Amino acid sequence: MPRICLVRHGQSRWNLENRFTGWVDVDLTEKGEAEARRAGELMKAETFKPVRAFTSVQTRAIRTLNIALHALDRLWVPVTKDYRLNERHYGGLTGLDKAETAVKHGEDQVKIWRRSYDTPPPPLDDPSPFPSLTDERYAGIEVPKTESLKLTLDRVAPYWQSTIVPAISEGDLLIAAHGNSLRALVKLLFAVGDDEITSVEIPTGNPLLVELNNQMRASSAKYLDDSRAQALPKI
Ligand SMILES: O=C(O)[C@H](O)COP(=O)(O)O
Repeated sequence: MPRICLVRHGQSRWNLENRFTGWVDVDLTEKGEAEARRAGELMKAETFKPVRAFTSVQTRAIRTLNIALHALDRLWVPVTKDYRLNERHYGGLTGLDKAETAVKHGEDQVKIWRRSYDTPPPPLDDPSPFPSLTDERYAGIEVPKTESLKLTLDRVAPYWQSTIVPAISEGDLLIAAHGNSLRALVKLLFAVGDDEITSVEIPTGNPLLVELNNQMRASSAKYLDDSRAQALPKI
């Protein structure tokens, strides 16, 4: 059966500072690097041998992928980077402290912005105060001003179909991405309903090993680090 591993990047500097990050390009912390190494070691212990890897154009995911591939002794495999695996764009919340935002707007409103399927956060001001949101890596792309999970899935799903699915017959595939781009992919692969997806959380640096059936839907799944696993949607 075809196998893929989904790995959310290790802890980033803004994960540590509890700030909404989205498309801002922050690096891993030392703890995040250690999580990425552990992710690679766990995949190795599972004899998961990626023949190709896919990631976003954001440093925290790219470095997680490289560190994990190094631990797997497979830094040589072809890697494809694409903005369609980026974190969802956090709009006007970008850069704000998550706890302070909950105090200002209320827990319920912030939960809707963070976890609802189709309510995007307010749009980001134009021009953006964060250069990495609009720099040359996005040349020719219409950079969003905000994204809901639904809008994130609208870019992740075509990428999955056009670029990742055709590689599935080659062997194990590794995807290193972000909390919400992976929630979008989980929604697709596990056929999760719009309401149920609100409770799906993806831990940092914990490989989610998924076996796929002929319809490219999950037929079995498990986190490789049991001690840091989150509940998975029903298959
Ligand atoms: O972009 C971010 O802030 C995080 O990577 C994901 O944040 P969330 O858990 O608040 O959606």
